[in-house]
Amino acid sequence: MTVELIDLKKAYGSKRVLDGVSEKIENGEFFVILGPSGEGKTTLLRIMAGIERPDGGRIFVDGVDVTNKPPERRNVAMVFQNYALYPNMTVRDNIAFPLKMRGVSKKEIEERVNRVAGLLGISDIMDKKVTKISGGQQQRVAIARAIVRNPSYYLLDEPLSNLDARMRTVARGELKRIQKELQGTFIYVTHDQKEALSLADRVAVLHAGKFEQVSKPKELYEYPKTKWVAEFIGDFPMNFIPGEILGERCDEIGFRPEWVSVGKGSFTCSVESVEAVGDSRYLVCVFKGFGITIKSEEYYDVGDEVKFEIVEYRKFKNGSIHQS
Ligand SMILES: Nc1ncnc2c1ncn2[C@@H]1O[C@H](COP(=O)(O)OP(=O)(O)OP(=O)(O)O)[C@@H](O)[C@H]1O
Repeated sequence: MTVELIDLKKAYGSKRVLDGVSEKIENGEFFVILGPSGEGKTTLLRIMAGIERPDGGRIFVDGVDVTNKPPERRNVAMVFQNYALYPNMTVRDNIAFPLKMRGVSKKEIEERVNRVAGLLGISDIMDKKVTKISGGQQQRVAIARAIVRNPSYYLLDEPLSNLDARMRTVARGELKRIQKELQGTFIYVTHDQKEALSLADRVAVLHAGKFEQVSKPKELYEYPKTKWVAEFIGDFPMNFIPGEILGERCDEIGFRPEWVSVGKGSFTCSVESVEAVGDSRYLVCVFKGFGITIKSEEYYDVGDEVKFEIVEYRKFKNGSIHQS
């Protein structure tokens, strides 16, 4: 199913949360909406689900205007941060519940529940109470319950945030596999950029009520459209220094910490602090009065003078990327 958002707007009182969100999400796409806390990600997802009404704009699903349809007429599956499973029921009954509510026959319920249990790898815990299984298993049960209805598209609001870091990595891989098998259109909200960049076919960065950039993960990292995105994406923000330092006629140039060669070169910076990540070191330095971070394979200490060269960079004008 394609999901088309056209100029969606939403305010709460005088607070404008969405200020013209537009994008077409393709059939079978894993589309991730990324943004800091409070930017309106959940609001946007609730509007897509039909739980919340937009003040303006329209939503089309496979070309059909669903803007005024209630959730139950959209055939949409939602998985939230808190899974809201029924605690007194077994895993099997939790998954079967939405089908029972729709009056699906017993035989079909059994077939469909067993099929999604297999898909999610939870066949062996079907008769346990949901309070007696782990957080990771609960998360899978919630997903199973959402997909058992064969929805047209899936809305997921930080569904992995209750899991610890290691479990989250495993669950991400599983989610991606499930999405591929279902060939479903997944619209996924997170504030965790690692999650976004590893799951998404495309990432939409929500900022100031709009999608500031919609790109493939690699492009988002390498060619951020604005300075805001450049500083938001990455373990370290992109470095910015005046263009004239490199003889460029633009306001600023931006470069990632790894877009440098360290040890020799025409520039020198002094090390203020060092952060070790894996077997690399990130040197937080002062360069011509500007704070920059550069990645080094060699050891340096606070106070060292380091020679370096900027080997790759982007040009920015008025806060936006300027390619020419
Ligand atoms: N029902 C509501 N009434 C009033 N204000 C609201 C309501 N729902 C959300 N807001 C406000 O709208 C803004 C966006 O909230 P939303 O939950 O959509 O952000 P978010 O990006 O999902 O944040 P988080 O990542 O923290 O969940 C916030 O400032 C929030 O306080």
